[in-house]
Amino acid sequence: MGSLSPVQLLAELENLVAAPPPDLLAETDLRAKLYQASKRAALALEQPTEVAVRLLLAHPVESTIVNIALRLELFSKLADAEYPPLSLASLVESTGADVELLKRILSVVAAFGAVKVGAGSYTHSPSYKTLADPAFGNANPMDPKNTAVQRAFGMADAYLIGILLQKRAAGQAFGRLMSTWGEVNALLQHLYPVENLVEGFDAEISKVMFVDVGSGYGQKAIALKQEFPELLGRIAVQDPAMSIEQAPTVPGIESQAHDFFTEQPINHAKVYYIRQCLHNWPDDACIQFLRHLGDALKPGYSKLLIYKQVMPERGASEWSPYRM
Ligand SMILES: C[S@@+](CC[C@H](N)C(=O)[O-])C[C@H]1O[C@@H](n2cnc3c(N)ncnc32)[C@H](O)[C@@H]1O
Repeated sequence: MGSLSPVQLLAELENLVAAPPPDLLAETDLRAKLYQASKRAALALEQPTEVAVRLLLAHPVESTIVNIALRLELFSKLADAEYPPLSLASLVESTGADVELLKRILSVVAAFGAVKVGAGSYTHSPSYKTLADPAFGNANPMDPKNTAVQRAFGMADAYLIGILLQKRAAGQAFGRLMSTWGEVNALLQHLYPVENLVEGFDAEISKVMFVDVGSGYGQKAIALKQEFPELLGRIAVQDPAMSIEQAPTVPGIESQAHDFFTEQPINHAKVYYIRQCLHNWPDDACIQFLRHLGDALKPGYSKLLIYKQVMPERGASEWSPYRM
């Protein structure tokens, strides 16, 4: 336990909780490390019953209550009126909710730190400010540079991927997630007769067989090459520069920095593959980057293969949104 006894450590932690130093709360590495360490410490101390309660009760209740609070616009109302704090009566009036129900909701959201409770009054908790943003509420986000993500990171005028890549650790975590999560899920070679591509390949037209556009670290093209070593021709994987530079070096796979909103640098390849990219963009942006791919195709020879999961309106499973 080092130089602090558990009792002293507890006192230090309680001081931190009561008044976190503002310079620590600013986006620093130390804050991120402390946050992660405190979560690991909680896991190290957790007892089996607490695990069951956390997973089976606390998480579902928390997300349900947050959803109810969002529907009542509780977070934005509290944030708007940060000072003076709002009374229960004024919240009843502005939300139209039943007083007893509202009291119960507020006590639960207060329990997990989303609002602060004074003497009969409530203020919002700064760490929940993203949920107070109207962009998080009812509006259907259509502008990819104006979503809850830009507000959460305080970075206007940047796309999600630009934000992630500027936050190096977040960008790397995203890249790792993409290259591990769903590693064996929905691979092209299990969905499409890849043998036809091998047969149809003509090196006279282009030496490039396969271009994986928006490839992440190239994980899916690598899996294809591993399973089909006989795949003739060059294989290129393309992602923005700061991402593709993290891609592993794999014989037979060429990494290329490319922004798919610009002209496709490889023309007349046999296959252009774009996997799990369209969902991040509104239709007009998808049309823009698909046009660039359309321009690169050789009519009658090249193929554009798009992989995208489509959520059925009815009958979606709880895994449907996550099948990467
Ligand atoms: C959800 S990941 C899918 C990765 C990979 N295709 C897969 O299925 O595992 C979306 C990818 O789009 C890439 N991306 C986002 N904006 C891009 C852009 N303007 N140009 C090229 N790639 C982009 C991201 O870097 C990321 O690798």
